Amino acid sequence: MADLRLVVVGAGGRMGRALIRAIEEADGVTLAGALERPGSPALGRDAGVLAGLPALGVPVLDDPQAAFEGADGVLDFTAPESSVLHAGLAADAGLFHVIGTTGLSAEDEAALAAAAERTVLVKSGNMSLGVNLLAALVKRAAATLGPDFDIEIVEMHHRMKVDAPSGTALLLGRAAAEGRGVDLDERAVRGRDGITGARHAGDIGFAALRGGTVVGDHDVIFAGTSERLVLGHKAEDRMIFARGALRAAQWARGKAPGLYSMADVLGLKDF
Ligand SMILES: NC(=O)C1=CN([C@@H]2O[C@H](COP(=O)(O)OP(=O)(O)OC[C@H]3O[C@@H](n4cnc5c(N)ncnc54)[C@H](OP(=O)(O)O)[C@@H]3O)[C@@H](O)[C@H]2O)C=CC1
Ligand SMILES: O=C(O)C1=N[C@H](C(=O)O)C[C@H](O)C1
Repeated sequence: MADLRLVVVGAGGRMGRALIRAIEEADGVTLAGALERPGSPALGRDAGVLAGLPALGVPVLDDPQAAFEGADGVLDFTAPESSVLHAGLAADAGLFHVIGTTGLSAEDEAALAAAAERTVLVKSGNMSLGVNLLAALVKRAAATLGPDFDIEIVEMHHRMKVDAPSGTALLLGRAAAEGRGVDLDERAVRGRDGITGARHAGDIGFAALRGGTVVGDHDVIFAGTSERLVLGHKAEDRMIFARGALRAAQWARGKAPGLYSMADVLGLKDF
């Protein structure tokens, strides 16, 4: 089978550079294009050099149509407005789209769902195997422990992260809510300050810490009477997310249009 030809959007970003390195270290995939926004200092640079590798002969462009030429799919860990824009363009061009971007609003999610009617779109707040298995375990623990155990989700990320709670924390919150058979939007408490009153039964709480170079730590705490269960994950290198995105890209080839998650890719839907 021919190599999958992939375009990296946000090629100069932390994840963009990890994705380029992951493509170069993997078999069966080739970097076909690299995109950055107009005005980016990365424009015109060789994508390999940008990622700390030898030159790959792929210049960073700001024209999606030129970058998408001859490609099979798009890897996109950028920003909400960028992922919405590129989802429409990828669908127009008949390319599958793997999105890791977090901080999406309800309107952004609706726009991505509309694009997924026309192409294969795989989206997850965390592309690592460990976190997606953790989500399945959290769902099971929430169902087993029941509402007598209070659920709190604590995350920590590097000082440059711009959204909170993290996409992963929300993914884990949704898994917990699903396990309990409730709607996360009705139960989420996204930060506390001042005289908050006692905790409401059934709340799912979130706390976000930011600092240093932490790649991504998540703990889901089930706090009961006289006992606590803590399920957690620590990311030590962004390459785990990049390799997960490549796994999603390889899975996406030939699938029917639709909105898919890493649980689909990893076969964890019925775990
Ligand atoms: N799902 C997962 O597994 C993971 C998800 N993430 C998420 O991925 C996203 C990116 O994270 P990270 O790499 O750390 O962030 P960075 O800010 O380092 O990288 C984002 C890159 O996207 C570029 N960009 C923004 N808008 C556009 C556009 N319209 N066209 C082309 N490029 C654009 C930025 O350019 P500029 O700097 O000029 O704005 C930047 O180079 C975040 O939402 C993060 O939460 C991160 C890790 C794992
Ligand atoms: O911005 C990051 O860095 C990360 N973002 C994702 C998130 O919001 O959960 C995934 C990972 O935790 C790193």
